[in-house]
Amino acid sequence: MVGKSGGGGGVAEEDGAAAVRRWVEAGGGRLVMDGGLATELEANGADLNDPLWSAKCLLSSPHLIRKVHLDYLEAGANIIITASYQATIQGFESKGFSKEQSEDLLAKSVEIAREARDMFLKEHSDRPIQHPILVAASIGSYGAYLADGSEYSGDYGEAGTLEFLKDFHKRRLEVLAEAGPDLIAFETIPNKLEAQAYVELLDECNISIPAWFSFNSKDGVHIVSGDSLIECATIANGCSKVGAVGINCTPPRFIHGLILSIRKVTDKPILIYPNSGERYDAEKKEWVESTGVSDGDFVSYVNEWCKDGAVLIGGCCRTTPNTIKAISRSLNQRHSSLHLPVA
Ligand SMILES: C[S+](C)CC[C@H](N)C(=O)O
Ligand SMILES: N[C@@H](CCS)C(=O)O
Ligand SMILES: [Zn+2]
Repeated sequence: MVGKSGGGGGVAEEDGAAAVRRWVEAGGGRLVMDGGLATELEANGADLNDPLWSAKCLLSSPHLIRKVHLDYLEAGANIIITASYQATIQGFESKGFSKEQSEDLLAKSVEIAREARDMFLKEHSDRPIQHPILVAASIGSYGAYLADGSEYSGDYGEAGTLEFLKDFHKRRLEVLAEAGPDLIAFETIPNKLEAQAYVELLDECNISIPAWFSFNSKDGVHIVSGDSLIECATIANGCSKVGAVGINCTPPRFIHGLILSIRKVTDKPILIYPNSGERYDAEKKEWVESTGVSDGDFVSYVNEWCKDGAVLIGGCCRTTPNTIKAISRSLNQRHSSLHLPVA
């Protein structure tokens, strides 16, 4: 069985959704997720114009990753997502690292997030935090590794076979699970084949940590490859290790309809962490400003998403600790029983 239980987990024999529901309940009915990690690293001065994107900071500036995790925790996040989105053994090896060094770098992403959590809990030890603070180990898609924005097309050409994708992700999943996160975050999943590969790996690798599956969409109906969201959510629903299903890195205006589609095929907890609505220029590795929404507009959607049934809510690319502070406040007003880490 791969994975240690953490964050009050003890989920070895527990269904993933039951574990997530228990955490949600302990959080007062909703959990706040963090915001964009990579884009906030950039806002703190990191240059991510590199095939490793945010994973470059595992080499050059781990202190910055820790700082951004802490900023999100101080903003009210219950869940922080590790800097492993674009960290892969293959990506590190192509920079000249050995397999062992590459695996250590993957594990380091979880260690940094766990350290940030420990620091945060220590900092608040005079008024101990009562709600869950969880570390989710990010697994970005094969398209993310390609570093050309392919996670927004889901078109993998000849590499698009189930066995190829399973082989690509297998060891990475095992190493991240062994590093002791509370959750595995399969994020920005662009096509059905990759969702199927993840489900098979969770079973074949005997992963004991609850996972979430989060898809992305650019038309508000399908996921980015054109595959049916309903079919993808059905695949996630069929796996007992999947604790939550949702949408990330998608413009806020599309979320309402997407939640309703997911709801049709699963009772698992729903998670939502949209991006700011801006467009990514994969060639320049830059965001094209102008089409995005303000923090206030972003938060005005939160009530609707809650009514639709989302219980884990945060932000993805180009959202910031301010966005998360605003979400946290808004959820706190909605649910007065929710304990917040910051006043
Ligand atoms: C979610 S996208 C903005 C991540 C970055 C992309 N894989 C790239 O390397 O350009
Ligand atoms: N967790 C990743 C997702 C990128 S789409 C990040 O926030 O950088
Ligand atoms: Zn994103």
